[in-house]
Amino acid sequence: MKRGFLNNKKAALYPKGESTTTVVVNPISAPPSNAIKAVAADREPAVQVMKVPHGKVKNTALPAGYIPTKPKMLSEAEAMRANQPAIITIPARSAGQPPDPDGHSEWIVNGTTKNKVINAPGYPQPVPKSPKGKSYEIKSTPTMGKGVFATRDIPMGEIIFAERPSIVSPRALKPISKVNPNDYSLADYTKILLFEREQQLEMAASRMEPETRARLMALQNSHKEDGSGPINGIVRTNGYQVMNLRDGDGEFKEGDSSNLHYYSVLCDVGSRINHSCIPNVTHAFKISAFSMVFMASRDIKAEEQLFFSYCGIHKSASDRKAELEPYGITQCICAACINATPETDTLRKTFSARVQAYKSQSLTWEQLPKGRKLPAETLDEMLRFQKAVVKEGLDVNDDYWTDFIPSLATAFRKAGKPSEEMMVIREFMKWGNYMKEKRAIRGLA
Ligand SMILES: C[S@@+](CC[C@H](N)C(=O)[O-])C[C@H]1O[C@@H](n2cnc3c(N)ncnc32)[C@H](O)[C@@H]1O
Repeated sequence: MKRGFLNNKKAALYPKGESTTTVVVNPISAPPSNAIKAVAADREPAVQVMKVPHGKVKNTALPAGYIPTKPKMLSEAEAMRANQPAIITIPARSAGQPPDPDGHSEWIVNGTTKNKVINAPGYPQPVPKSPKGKSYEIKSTPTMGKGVFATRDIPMGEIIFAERPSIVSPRALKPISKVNPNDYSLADYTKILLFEREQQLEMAASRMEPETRARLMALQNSHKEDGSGPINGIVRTNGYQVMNLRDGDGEFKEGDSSNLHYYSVLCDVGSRINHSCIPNVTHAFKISAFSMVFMASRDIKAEEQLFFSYCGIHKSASDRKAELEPYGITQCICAACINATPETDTLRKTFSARVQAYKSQSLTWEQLPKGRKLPAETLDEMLRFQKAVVKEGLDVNDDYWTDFIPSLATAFRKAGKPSEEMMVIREFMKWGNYMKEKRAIRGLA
């Protein structure tokens, strides 16, 4: 990514000081516990940040002795010089100009990260569209509140809808006042950081059009009694963590899940997608359009409900249940949870290791001497695994499943079954195109 935003051509497109609020971050000397970690030096040296706590935070009262202050506002130029996080409207809104037809986001962002977006090739692109027009509707469900439903058959890989988020905020909690973590217990310090995050979010929301704010405030909040604050509760209930929008200079790597550097994206329609451990929707953040793109991760039939997984799907039913509790989901009623057995738990927990094992075995199969066939039991075992994975709904995991399909093609070839190999290759083309599309949206292709 390019550096030197203030000196480049795009800086001129982004008027200095325009609708920008900066919250001053106070450097803190020492962490109160190892739950509070120093972020990479390329973000902000000496600033301590904290992972957003998972689940409920019990202590709801602000600690005695903490005096809330109104965050100070800096101009954008000052913020850039100090490399402080600012609240910006993106794409920029110039006075007297009509709003962007795809809407605007309020983004609590570190200066250098903002540069990554505005310097992205093609920025600001329009929000991508579904190829066949509006393909979803929001309806009430019997047990999950509102939900999003397909209004037509949608093939795997196709864009269902895309939207510009209302608020994008850092995953990590940072102090914005001169609070010293050493003066507080971890629980109290957590409360303060949550309170100060709410202050930032309130500043961001106060810049929105009234209708956008009203839609945001109407979203579900499963963190009402834990002191998260009304907007932060909504962000914690509905926000998507995006992996290609991150602070620091390091490039995004598939599988990197350290969430201190990432951002949480709050959508409007996307926030109405309910959870299932057998999801049919995946998402990718398109940096150049500053938008979240929702795609079918399997073929979806008209009237089917869209589902995203709020928990890790490679986990046992009881571990998934524990991850879902903060969302107020006490019992997931998806088929995987209802029909969970020790065998399905094992399948889920060992899924990625088995896929990887087949992948490395397939390399050795390539070395089989001419005339030697793969033992029939090996192929049968793979086919049993494939059948179990499809039944369990795990064939949606693109990061792993795409690794299995070529291994299976190799197994068929080495077992002397060329027509079955061709069928698998055709399947792989479908998955491969889908992965390519997703990587292109993320700007990685
Ligand atoms: C991101 S919102 C999804 C949209 C939400 N149903 C609404 O009406 O706005 C998340 C909330 O939806 C509900 N929810 C989502 N998936 C659910 C499920 N599988 N079972 C029960 N409730 C669910 C929970 O209340 C959860 O906190």
